[in-house]
Amino acid sequence: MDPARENLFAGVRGMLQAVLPVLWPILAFSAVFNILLLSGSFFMLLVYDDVLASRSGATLAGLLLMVTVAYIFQGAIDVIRSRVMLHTGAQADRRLCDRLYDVISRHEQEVGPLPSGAAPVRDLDLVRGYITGAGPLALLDLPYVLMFLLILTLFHWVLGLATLAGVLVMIVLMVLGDRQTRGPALQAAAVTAARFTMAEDVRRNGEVLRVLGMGGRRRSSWDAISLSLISSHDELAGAAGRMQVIGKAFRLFLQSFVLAVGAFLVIDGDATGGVIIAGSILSARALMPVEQTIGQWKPMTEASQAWRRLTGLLEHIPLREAPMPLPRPKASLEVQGVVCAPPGRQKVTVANVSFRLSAGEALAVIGHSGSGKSTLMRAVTGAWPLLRGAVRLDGASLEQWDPVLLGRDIGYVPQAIELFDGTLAQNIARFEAEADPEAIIAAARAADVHDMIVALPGGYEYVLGGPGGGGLSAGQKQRIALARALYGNPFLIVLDEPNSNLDAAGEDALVEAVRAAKQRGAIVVIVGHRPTVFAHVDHIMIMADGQLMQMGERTEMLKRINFNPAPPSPSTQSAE
Ligand SMILES: Nc1ncnc2c1ncn2[C@@H]1O[C@H](COP(=O)(O)OP(=O)(O)OP(=O)(O)O)[C@@H](O)[C@H]1O
Repeated sequence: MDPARENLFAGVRGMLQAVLPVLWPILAFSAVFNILLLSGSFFMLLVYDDVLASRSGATLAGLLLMVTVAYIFQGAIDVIRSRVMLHTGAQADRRLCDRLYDVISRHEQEVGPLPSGAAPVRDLDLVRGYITGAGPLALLDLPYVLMFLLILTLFHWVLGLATLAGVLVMIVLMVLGDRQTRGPALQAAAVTAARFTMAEDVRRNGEVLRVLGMGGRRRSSWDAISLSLISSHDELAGAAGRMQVIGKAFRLFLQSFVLAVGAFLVIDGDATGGVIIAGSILSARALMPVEQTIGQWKPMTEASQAWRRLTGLLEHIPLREAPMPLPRPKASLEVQGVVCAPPGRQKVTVANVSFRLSAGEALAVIGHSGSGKSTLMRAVTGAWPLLRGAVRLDGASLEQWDPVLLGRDIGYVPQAIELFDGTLAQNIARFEAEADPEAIIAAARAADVHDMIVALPGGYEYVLGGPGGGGLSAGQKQRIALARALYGNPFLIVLDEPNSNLDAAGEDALVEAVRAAKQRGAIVVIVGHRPTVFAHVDHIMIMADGQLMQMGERTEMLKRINFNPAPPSPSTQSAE
């Protein structure tokens, strides 16, 4: 089968699986709904053939009452069906959005950069929109075309045949519609994703674009993408709209055509006047689900492609079962023959690095830019997957630990710091639901940031980001990130250039934090280009080209690199 069509079928099949939990009630409602749809044509048949012949007002009143009740039921069932689908769509969204959160948060680390975090969310919106719209109901109504055809054939086989011919023409229109919309739908999805990615890029780099006068140049690419988006959506909407209009016009024509066929039958004495009207209405009913399916072709194609993209994304990042909890680490960190590359890349950026640290020891990692220090820190914390080797805490490799539980025992200040929208207290406490205020203050004091926090409006409740939220300087962010890393006294503390934006007071606080962490038995690994990182460390490692070039005891290594430590600042004198 044509892969694009296979994709469409697989997408629709997958989306309809979301309806499975409510399949039986929906099928039952659809059956009753479609049977009630017959009431209008039977009413016509009886009025024309019986009431007019018998001239009975009482029969007419009785029939009118019955058809009114049938219409009320039909309307009520339609509303119930739609509400059930709305609920089903919401359930599918809830199930998928939990997984999507997991996937978006893990994608960059495990598979590689995700071009846009917003695109999968939009895909989910498309899928939910389709499930809760008229699309699945139109598909569920399709089998009832056969029921209408059968009843028409019972009226007269010529009527059945004429309507069947009409249904076949509509199916041909549907196939043509699919052919015409498939390409534009794929193109529209690709350009929409590209525009999302570009919008995020422009948002992130707005400052640089403006200051360096690059805004206009990026804007021309933005305009080009937007134009291409409009033209592909135009093409898609045009093709789908054409099919819809042709389908509708054809249905109206067929209604008249069947009426004419019925009239011929009446002229030949093969049918009654009621059959003409009832047949005409029934033929229109028979074509309605086909017409609705054609009308839903664009949302169905878009949603089915969105579903395939979503499931592809989810398959890349399988659900992770939490391993059995282990006792909290307290003895050692072992890095054994670690080989690591940025996720999704082939180029190895840390090759065969091994070392071991015991509780209470600290290691400084130095090296030129691009030598692999940050990659090693990501490997040590489990942020990036290893190609080979193992990182072990108390003998157990990182995969053996439940990442959520292990998070309590790891403190990490990444090179590029991002704080989350929320209060300073929430950020320091890693958004723990019932964080202990004393632990938050202890972490803030350990990073010597308590005084800075209480001097801000609202203190620990100072809100970052969001509407009306405040901001922080790069140095302040770095100190809050240090407090977050120290929160809960983790066993392994990894600090990737934690002092790049710190002033002298901040550096003193950092040095003191390393000393205190060691004293309570933590392991500290610190990367940096500034001499402060050497204070209190026991070992120094030099990296170059992703390799561990040298590693040794602090004093000896300082001699080897010809480094004369500056006299310690008053606050750190007691440490050495
Ligand atoms: N996200 C990434 N995608 C692709 N390549 C990357 C990524 N991050 C790092 N690299 C590459 O990995 C190599 C090591 O980079 P890494 O950031 O580990 O170096 P570093 O020693 O920490 O440098 P610096 O001191 O400048 O921070 C570099 O060649 C870099 O180009």
